[in-house]
Formats: sequence, C-alpha cells, structure tokens
Amino acid sequence: MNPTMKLQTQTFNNVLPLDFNNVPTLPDSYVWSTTPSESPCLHSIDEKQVPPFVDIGDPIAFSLVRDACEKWGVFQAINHGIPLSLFQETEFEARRLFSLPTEQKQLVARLPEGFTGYGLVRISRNFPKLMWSECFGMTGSPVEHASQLWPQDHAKFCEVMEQFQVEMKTLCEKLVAIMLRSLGLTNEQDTKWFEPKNESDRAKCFLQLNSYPVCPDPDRAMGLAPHTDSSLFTLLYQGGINGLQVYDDGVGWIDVQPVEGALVVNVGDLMHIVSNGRFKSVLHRVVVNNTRHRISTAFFYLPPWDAKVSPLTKLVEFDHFPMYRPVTWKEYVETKSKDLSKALDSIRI
Ligand SMILES: C=C1C[C@]23C[C@H]1CC[C@H]2[C@@]12CCC[C@@](C)(C(=O)O1)[C@H]2[C@@H]3C(=O)O
Ligand SMILES: O=C(O)CCC(=O)C(=O)O
Ligand SMILES: [Fe+2]
Repeated sequence: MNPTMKLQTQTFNNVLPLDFNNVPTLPDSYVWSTTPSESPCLHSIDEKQVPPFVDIGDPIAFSLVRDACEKWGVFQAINHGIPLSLFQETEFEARRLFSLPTEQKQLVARLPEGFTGYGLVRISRNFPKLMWSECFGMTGSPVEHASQLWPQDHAKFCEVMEQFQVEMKTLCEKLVAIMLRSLGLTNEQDTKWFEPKNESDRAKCFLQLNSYPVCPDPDRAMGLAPHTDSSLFTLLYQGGINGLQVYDDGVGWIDVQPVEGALVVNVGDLMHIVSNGRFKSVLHRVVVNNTRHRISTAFFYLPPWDAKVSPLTKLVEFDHFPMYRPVTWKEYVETKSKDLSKALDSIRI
C-alpha cells in the first residue's frame, strides 16, 4: 500500500493515526502545503477590522446583528445570559475526556458516516493532509459513550453536557428570532423550526467538543482547515486561547480574540440560503500553537432533519428571484461531504 492510500484509509475509518502527546516532530502527513504561516493573519488593532461585539440584550440588537451578518457572517454575542461557570465546567469536562489514553477514546470512535463519538473532524476526509485536532460529538445525552469511557464515573460529564445543551438551545432560539426578524420575517410557514407547532418540527442541535493539542511545529500544521459551517448558525465558546480566524475578502485572515464569557456566532450555509444570500456564511479556520492545549465547544443549530430550507418568501418577493432551491439539511450535508466548495453552487438557481 502506498503512503497516500494508507492515509486515506485511516482518515476514512476515522482512526486517529497518532497519540498527540508523544510526537517530537510534525509527521509529514500533518504538513500542509498552504500553511497558516503562508497565508498569515492580520493582527488588527482597528476595531472596524475585527468582527463586532453585539449586546444581544439591547433592543437595537436586531440591526447590529443584521449589519454583522451581512458584512462579516460572524459576531461576538455578549450579555447572552449563560453563566461563565457553565462554560468553565464544560471546558473542564472536555479536558477530562481528551486527556484519556488514546486507546480508551477509540472505544467510542465515531462511525465513518456518523455524527456522534470521538475522532477526526468530519471534513478530514475532504483534505489530503491531517489536521492537528480531535473531537467528540453528541446530540442530547452522551451517556452511551460516556459510560464506556468512565464506567463508574460519567454522571458529572453527562450532567454538564446536558445542561450546556439546554441553555445553548434556548439561546439559539432567541438568536434565530433576532436574525429572522432582522430580515423582516412575516410568513411563519417559511420557518417551522422557528415557532414549532409540535416536537418533530423543532430545530435540532449538535454539540461538538474540539481539542487542539500542543503542536511541535504550529507554522506548518493546521488545527482545522478553512471551512464554512453547514448549520443555520453555530455558537462557539473558545475558552481563553487564540486560534480561531475568519476570512475577510480583501483583508485576509483575522484573529477572533477570545473574550471571557463572549460567544462567537458564526453564520452557516443554511442561514445564507434562508436570507437569500444576504447573510454571509463565514469562512473560518483554526491555527495551533506550541505552548497551550486549546479546547473549544461548537454548538450547531440546525433545522429539523426533514425540513425543506429555502429563501424567505418575503425576501424572494423583494428580490424577484430565489437564489437557491429548497434543500433539506440531510441532503445538503451529504452533498457537502462529497465536495465542500461545490455544495452551495449545486443548489443555486
Ligand atoms: C451538525 C453538523 C455540522 C457538521 C456536520 C454535522 C456534525 C459535525 C459538524 C462539523 C463540526 C466541525 C466542522 C464541520 C465542517 C465538520 O466537519 O463537522 C462541521 C459540519 C458542518 O457544519 O458541515
Ligand atoms: O475551535 C474553533 O474555534 C472553531 C471550531 C469550528 O469551526 C467548528 O467546530 O466548526
Ligand atoms: Fe466551524
């Protein structure tokens, strides 16, 4: 078997090829040809050149959210009501999980086509090189996996993760209302998940814990390759360690500074579709460092699995044309897993 084939097989099987703790030099399979150091990041001190902060408790949040989603596709939400202690507990439990021995984490490996469990980030299969990261995904209770990881001692992990999802989901419902009203939503048939009449119409959520271990050669490695999220939007808690960067046309990569208690809100592809192209789904990536083990938690807000997502009627009337045809989340994620860059184009009218 040649080395490339071996790499692809490993990636496809979602088996982490190495134990990040015992690697003195970066293996070739982790060396990217376009590295963060070749497309460096702007360390801006001008506040107009970084994604804005929005106080979402403020009555004028609507218009600030609209401006941020149109110009950037990302903002940092403050005054969102989730206590800092819940983020800290979630990060603590995530560190406890990722510090387990590799063989133990492999017991709960995500299936190649699955969403939950431990392994490489799903988009790994779309890139020839490996990323310097590992992740653990869940939706609802993680007890099935957690009881395999810690047969005696999983109650706290489950309790924290469940509580975190409940609070984040409530916040997502508040944020989607702000976003849709900022787009002038009038026809609720358009968005059943927004004000659901029954449980099956309700939006879905997915929580992913991300771990970026200390890297021996961060300039040549990639924590998470450039991508847009498929979600309606994603709430990201990045702890206290830098790493997240967003791409701004004409400027390049920009650091999204972690600020205690602030939550990064990334517009995803499905919200771009709903807004008939007004809101931008932001291209982002994660760079790694050689001193600190970074943990982030990403909470994806998604329409119900079978719901057709399409541009809002009101916007289509105004624009005289829908930019995208209706698509279910399932269909969209399947298309995207074949080719990340072509998914949006493939549903464009
Ligand atoms: C709920 C989601 C959103 C997914 C797919 C599915 C489960 C895992 C999510 C992520 C998380 C990491 C980046 C991403 C690009 C990936 O590879 O897996 C995301 C992807 C998407 O936004 O497309
Ligand atoms: O770790 C981060 O800051 C970003 C993670 C991310 O983009 C994702 O999980 O989709
Ligand atoms: Fe992302």
